[in-house]
Formats: sequence, C-alpha cells, structure tokens
Amino acid sequence: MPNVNALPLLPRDFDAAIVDLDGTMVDTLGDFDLALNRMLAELGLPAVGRQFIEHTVGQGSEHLIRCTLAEVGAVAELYDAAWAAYQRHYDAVNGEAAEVYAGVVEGLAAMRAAGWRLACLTNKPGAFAKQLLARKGLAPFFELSFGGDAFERKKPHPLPLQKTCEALGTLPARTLMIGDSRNDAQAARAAGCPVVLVRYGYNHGEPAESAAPNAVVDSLVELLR
Ligand SMILES: O=C(O)COP(=O)(O)O
Ligand SMILES: [Mg+2]
Repeated sequence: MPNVNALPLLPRDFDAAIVDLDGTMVDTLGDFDLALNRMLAELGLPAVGRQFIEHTVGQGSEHLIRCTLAEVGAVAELYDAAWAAYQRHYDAVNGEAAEVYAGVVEGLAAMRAAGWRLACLTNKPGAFAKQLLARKGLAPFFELSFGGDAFERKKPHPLPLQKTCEALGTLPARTLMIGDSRNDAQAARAAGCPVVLVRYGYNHGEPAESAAPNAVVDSLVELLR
C-alpha cells in the first residue's frame, strides 16, 4: 500500500480517487442555510444557526432534517412535510450560495493528469449532487457520481465505497478516498481505501485529525505535485 503519510503522492500510487462533495469540493453551507430555514419558515418554526448546520451536515438530508426538527423542538410527525418542503427549497437554491474551495480545480486536474479515474461519492441526494457538479464546472472531471440515495447504506457504512470501487473496476487499496469528515474516514477504513481528509470542511465541529485519516491537507493541491 502506498505511504499516504508521505505527501505529495506519485501518480503510480493510485489508480483512482473517490471524492466527497459537501465540505470537500464545495462549501455548501449557504445553500443548506437557505433551504433549511425556508423549510422552517414555511412550517412556522424558528430558524437554526450556521454553526448547528455546520455540525450536523454530512450524513444525508434525512439525518439533517430529523436533527433540525429536534433542534427547534418540533414534533417528529412533521418529518414528511419537512422533507417535501426541504427538497423543493434545496432544488431552488442548489449552488446559489455555494462556492468551490480554493485548490479544488487544480487538485482534480492534477489527479486526471496523473491518470487517476475519478468518482464523486456524496451523502447528498444524487440529483442535487449532479446538478451542483455541473453548475460549478466540476462535472467534466468525474467519470461517475453517486449520491446518498444510490445504495442501500450511506457513509459511514463502507458499502457506498465498495460499490464505487466496483463501478470503477479498481481495488480499494489502489483507490484513494478524499473527504472532510469522520463519515468519509470510517467508510474508507472499513472498505480498505486509504483516506485523506481536508482540514477546512465540516467534521461535526471536530478537527479532521480526530477521525484518524492517513493524512490531512489544507488543499487538494498538496496531494500531487
Ligand atoms: O448531504 C450531506 O450530508 C453532505 O454530504 P457529503 O459530505 O457526503 O457530500
Ligand atoms: Mg463532506
């Protein structure tokens, strides 16, 4: 297995990379903030703050909506109405208040130049993920993209990574996971993929190091030179 602790990596170290979306490639907190708070306003519920959102995203929309209803003291029976409102509002804002992090385009270009195959794997619903990648000009880097609704389980379960390696036709040990949270790190470890986390994303309010990845970087450009 390549020594991921010694960055930068060499092109021959990996055949592919699986890249997370929210908090890794795109800062989407603004979109989450708009969609969630419009959902709450529509239901006549109080707003939630940015820090709560930052600490809660990463485990898919269902988890985010359930935690948000609990945070504002709403009854769980509102879930179906909340889900429908959230999907409608997120669809309307997707990408509007989101920005690609510095170094992402350069980092992805270096991976492609190294001959690595690229797949995007996110817990975000697949339709929103595809739309966001296209709107931010990142879609052309990716051969495949899978959302949180693509498989029976979401990260931190290893299944989505195993299925993505299968779809790429690559061995987990030769497929690098790049993410921002413990969900990415746990899933990668259990699937047998080495994992690098970015320091700037959303890791439930904890430092990226606490998820025990193989390495932590400040930018995707640090991976390959
Ligand atoms: O929608 C989410 O929970 C965020 O998902 P991601 O970090 O896996 O892209
Ligand atoms: Mg993420």
